[in-house]
Amino acid sequence: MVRVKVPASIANFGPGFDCIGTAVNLYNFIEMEFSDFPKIEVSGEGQGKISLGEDNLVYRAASTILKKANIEKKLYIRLKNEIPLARGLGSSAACIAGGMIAANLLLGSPFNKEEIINFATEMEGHPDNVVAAIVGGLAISVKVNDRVVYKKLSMPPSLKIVVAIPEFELKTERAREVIPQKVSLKDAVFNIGRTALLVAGICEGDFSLLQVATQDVLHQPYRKSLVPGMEEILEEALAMGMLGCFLSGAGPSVVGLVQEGKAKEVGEFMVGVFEKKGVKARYIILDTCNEGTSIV
Ligand SMILES: Nc1ncnc2c1ncn2[C@@H]1O[C@H](COP(=O)(O)OP(=O)(O)OP(=O)(O)O)[C@@H](O)[C@H]1O
Ligand SMILES: N[C@@H](CCO)C(=O)O
Repeated sequence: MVRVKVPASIANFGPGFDCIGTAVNLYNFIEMEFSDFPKIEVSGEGQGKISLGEDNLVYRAASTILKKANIEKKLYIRLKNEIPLARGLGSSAACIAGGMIAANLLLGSPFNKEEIINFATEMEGHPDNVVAAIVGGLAISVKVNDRVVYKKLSMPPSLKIVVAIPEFELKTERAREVIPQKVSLKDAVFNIGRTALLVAGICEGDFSLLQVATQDVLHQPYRKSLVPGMEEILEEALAMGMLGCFLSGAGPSVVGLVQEGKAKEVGEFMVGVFEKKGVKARYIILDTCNEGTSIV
């Protein structure tokens, strides 16, 4: 039997659409063993909603590894989930990364980390969440044909991440439908420059860059219609003392980067804006986590 702990992740970190994600200290726990028949148990987030059949995302991710290793066996999987579903916190990436890593361990690790990253990216469709979930830290990833080239940066520990989580779900599939396939040169330059600034700011611990370096025009303007309140939060972020503010993954959660001491006030502000728009929400205060998926 194997047991792994896989972190939530915040993708589209500022201007890094589909390329930059950070792991955070909120986790799903996956226990896996071989069984005579498929069996899944769920507790925590998604209990009563998540499929208990072979179409379950963790089961499918694990089966992909078994198939690639030419093993035909059934699995008994127990899930203890802290990551809310379809809120922009990388729940699907955690299932894919955790399911694949657990299955690989169960088989005696026939695949290395790079291969798992490539398989997980293929299943998720983009690397930003899965790479952060697997390696931890701030993960910068690009796809080069069928493989992923990535670099992990350590995040400054003093940076607090406040996440305002609306009660409603927004599936990534739906949130991708609203983004245009073509962008202007002006918008490309906007995000390229800010992405470079973001990486420099994180590497040198220069938080004064983050306000500009977390801006985006590639996905947020199109997704604002799906997330009532997001635009108002972004507009007030600087006045509220946030170092940076952006949509978490594909939404609907919104992230505020703050120095310790500001987190509660910023969380209450963001929840208040959502509530004024008639959206029930809560907030949590997270730390970045420099460790990715680990064996427990
Ligand atoms: N613990 C889980 N067990 C099984 N399936 C899950 C689990 N968590 C998420 N899923 C599946 O993943 C879907 C959510 O994935 P989706 O990509 O839409 O959102 P997300 O990964 O939470 O957000 P984002 O990609 O924006 O960070 C759920 O609807 C469900 O099908
Ligand atoms: N980069 C992805 C993250 C969510 O999976 C998106 O914005 O669609």
